[in-house]
Amino acid sequence: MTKPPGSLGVLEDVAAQLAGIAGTCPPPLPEPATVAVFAGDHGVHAQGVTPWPQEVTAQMVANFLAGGAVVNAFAAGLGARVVVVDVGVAATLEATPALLDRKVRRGTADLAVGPAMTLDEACRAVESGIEVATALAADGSGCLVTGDMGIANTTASAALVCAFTGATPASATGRGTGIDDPTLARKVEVVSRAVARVPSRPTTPAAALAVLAEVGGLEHAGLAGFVLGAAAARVPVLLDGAIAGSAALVAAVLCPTAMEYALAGHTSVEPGHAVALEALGLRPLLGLDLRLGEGTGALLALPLVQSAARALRDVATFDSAGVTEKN
Ligand SMILES: O=C(O)c1ccc[n+]([C@@H]2O[C@H](COP(=O)([O-])O)[C@@H](O)[C@H]2O)c1
Ligand SMILES: Cc1cc2nc[nH]c2cc1C
Repeated sequence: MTKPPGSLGVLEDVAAQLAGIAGTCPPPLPEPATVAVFAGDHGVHAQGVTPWPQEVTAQMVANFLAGGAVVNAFAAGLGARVVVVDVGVAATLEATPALLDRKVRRGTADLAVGPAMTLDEACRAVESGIEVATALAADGSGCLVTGDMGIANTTASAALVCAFTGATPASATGRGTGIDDPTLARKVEVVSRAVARVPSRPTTPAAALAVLAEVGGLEHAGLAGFVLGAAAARVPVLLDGAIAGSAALVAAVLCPTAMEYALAGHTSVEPGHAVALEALGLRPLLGLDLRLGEGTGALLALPLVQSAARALRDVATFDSAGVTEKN
């Protein structure tokens, strides 16, 4: 390629990863992209860990389906499609073509006091994620993008990060949508209580699923499956923020090689996200202090991933362009 070796930096690693994923060089362009926004509610909302009412989850899902959220604005500019996967929204949602009804239950139970869900429920949500990724890949999506919506889901995310990495609740728990100091203290306490009930750093699939069921969320389960399904279909999966990062920790134990198909779009300001990415060995492409979720940070990174593939496909060689090599 007509550029000094290494001059595209991290994009060279991305390009090599895409070629490895496809098993061909140059790899196909990672397009069109589809964002799957996994949505669920959380019983831990009852602990006062977020200032937002639970019904905002369903209201934002309606907003996604109407095309009015930030994820829709970003996706439209990139020619990406947005689908919403209801794995556990408490309210009944109005059916539309972009809504995939995979509701396992109407929100999790309160993870502060007991298991968030049963093992069977966690497995069904994981399987929904696998199935959605498989269907989107079969339908021609060249890049699968994670999204999430669930008021209070940063509490479950922090608990998963602590359980899977051994990080302390104080270091992995953040302000989510924006909470004051007393609420943050309560949230750290809730995460501590949840993490105390599960084994630290599970290494077997059975143990990982048990931890997911105990302290996770339905959208985390769906997202873990989504990563596995993308990998099985040999399609790159671009991860968004703290929720996707914590879900990827589960996927990495279920199938370590699946992570070779994952790229981290950005690092969120939620502190557990950087902890998760470090544990996964994933380098985030962007750092923009985002904390929105929905798939927004991953979508912002999508042009970088696509440019990496374009460089491999379209750039002339020194020979073909008649450019003299270095001494
Ligand atoms: O993506 C992130 O890193 C991220 C960080 C903070 C908040 N969020 C979003 O905000 C919601 C959860 O925030 P909270 O404070 O209710 O736990 C949920 O809908 C997430 O999509 C997302
Ligand atoms: C308004 C709003 C939009 C969101 N998008 C993802 N999480 C969200 C949380 C809130 C509160």
